[in-house]
Amino acid sequence: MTTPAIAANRLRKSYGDKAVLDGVDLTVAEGTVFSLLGPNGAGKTTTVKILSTLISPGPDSGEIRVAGHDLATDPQAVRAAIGVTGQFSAVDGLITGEENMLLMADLHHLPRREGRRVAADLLERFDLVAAAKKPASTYSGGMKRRLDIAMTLVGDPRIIFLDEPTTGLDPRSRHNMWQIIRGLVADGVTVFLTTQYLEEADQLADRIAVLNDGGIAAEGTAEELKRLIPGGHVRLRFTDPAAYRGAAAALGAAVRDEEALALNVPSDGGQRDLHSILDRLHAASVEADELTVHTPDLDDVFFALTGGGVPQQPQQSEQPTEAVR
Ligand SMILES: Nc1ncnc2c1ncn2[C@@H]1O[C@H](COP(=O)(O)OP(=O)(O)OP(=O)(O)O)[C@@H](O)[C@H]1O
Repeated sequence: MTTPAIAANRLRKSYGDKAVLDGVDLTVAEGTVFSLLGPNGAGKTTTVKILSTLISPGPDSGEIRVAGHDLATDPQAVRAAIGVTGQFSAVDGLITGEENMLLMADLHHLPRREGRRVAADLLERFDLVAAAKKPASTYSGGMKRRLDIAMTLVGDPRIIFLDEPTTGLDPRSRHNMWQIIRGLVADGVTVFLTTQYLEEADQLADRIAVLNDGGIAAEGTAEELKRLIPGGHVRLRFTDPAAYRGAAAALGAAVRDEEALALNVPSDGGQRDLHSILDRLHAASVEADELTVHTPDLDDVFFALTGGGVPQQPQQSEQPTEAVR
């Protein structure tokens, strides 16, 4: 098994007598996007700051390793392996985009020629060549974010922390940013993403953790999280009215849509449930023309997990990766 990009055990942090993080375990596989969600003030930025060595973890935290290095004993090695772009950009508005890039190259002690090459490559890759000689203060929000990420990449980090990278961007700029993030991951970079946009996590993240009340309320793929919430169903559509009636009789609990000749069968979309539905159809010798699985969206998951009523984990034991803690 390869070493995880991030392995944090019992992450704790308190401000005064308020425990913001109260024993959070996080494991992020290399080359994946991991998204941390949570309501305002849940501790997402605090987590990013600890993992990126900007603030120290609480003294009673367990071992925290980033890029294989122990955060407590080798923070320099961690810093060398990571890049961070926060909610407050590192871009200096008074100088040009190119000068910002060259400043970064200097900070990373790149030889002058190498620094120029890296800066030019990244400006090209992030579609900033035309604006490179203009002061960064004249850039749009999307351009500033692109420059910010380009600056982070000067040091060739293997792990990037993106703290709300698309907040305030219009939909097109947000989609551009998603493409950039996908490109980074395709190059093998690990991305630790915090976001307020659940669709963003849904689109990008391999795994999602929901932070609430100092702990991880649930963790899994977007699909696994959606299956934790009631409201999912399997929709069966028929063209033959007799088949529709036969199925309706066989599947007692289904909600009928007479007009569309469709049945909505409450289901978590898990394998066992689907088997049972198909077995009952088979036993009644009816065949659906179309079967679709509908799961709640991440908004439903977020509200359920952070609003008090944490749903029970579904009965299916064949989904061991799914966890409500
Ligand atoms: N330096 C500090 N001193 C005291 N309290 C702090 C400090 N930094 C953060 N906090 C508190 O810790 C809690 C977590 O803050 P944090 O910024 O990590 O939350 P967040 O999940 O990133 O929120 P948001 O979505 O609003 O950015 C908040 O209640 C915040 O007020």
